[in-house]
Amino acid sequence: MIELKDVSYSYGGGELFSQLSLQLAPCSFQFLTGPSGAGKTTLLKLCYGDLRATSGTVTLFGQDARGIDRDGVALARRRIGVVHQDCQFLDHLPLSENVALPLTVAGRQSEAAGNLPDLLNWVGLSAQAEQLPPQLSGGERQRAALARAVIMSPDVVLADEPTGNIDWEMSQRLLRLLIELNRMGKAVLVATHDLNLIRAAKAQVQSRVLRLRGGRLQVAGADL
Ligand SMILES: Nc1ncnc2c1ncn2[C@@H]1O[C@H](COP(=O)(O)OP(=O)(O)OP(=O)(O)O)[C@@H](O)[C@H]1O
Repeated sequence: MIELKDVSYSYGGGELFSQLSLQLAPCSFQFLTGPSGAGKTTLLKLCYGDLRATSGTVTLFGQDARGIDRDGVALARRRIGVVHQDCQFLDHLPLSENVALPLTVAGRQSEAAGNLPDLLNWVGLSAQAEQLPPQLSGGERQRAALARAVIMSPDVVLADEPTGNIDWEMSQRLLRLLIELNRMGKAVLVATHDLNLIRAAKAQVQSRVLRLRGGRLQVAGADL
């Protein structure tokens, strides 16, 4: 569904990475790990069309990203749910409206009535539906961000350090949700430093661990 082939990226200085290839196929579950600053977030941004590769080919759902205009990228983005590292919300809107925002922006808010209660229940936030984002805990915010990322039923879910600021129990809960999404057929890519999370996942789901370091992407061994 998403493919990067021989991709290089530079923010203007030296190349952050080069000749990098990655495939996000249906039903795949992959982790992306590597030292801080290696380029994990940058790689995710290339996958959802937020950045354009300096060279190489990025294919989004069969289309070369270079040939897609802004509207085309917006359409492709609807098929990609992203949980951002900092999970920002509109603080003046209740959680339910924040989660439904992608539908609202797409002019499909009528669908929220059907989907939203089930989705909030799935992430365990039904009771918090009317709370404002500043009233939520870190784990609640992460689960809300995941709900918002999947409200459009994307084919691909990208999560950037989704368990960065939450305790182990909450990380496990979030992991279970990501595994459930994967079992529904979605391609899942999770950028994380959390090796314990990766180990816990490997016991539950067939997954691949990619390590980005020194501009190279390698498949990590079973030892991890
Ligand atoms: N907009 C930008 N302009 C210039 N340099 C940037 C920009 N965004 C990121 N960088 C640099 O690119 C490098 C990779 O950043 P990136 O956020 O992709 O790394 P990361 O592996 O996700 O790091 P972390 O694990 O700390 O989140 C870093 O050196 C960062 O400072």
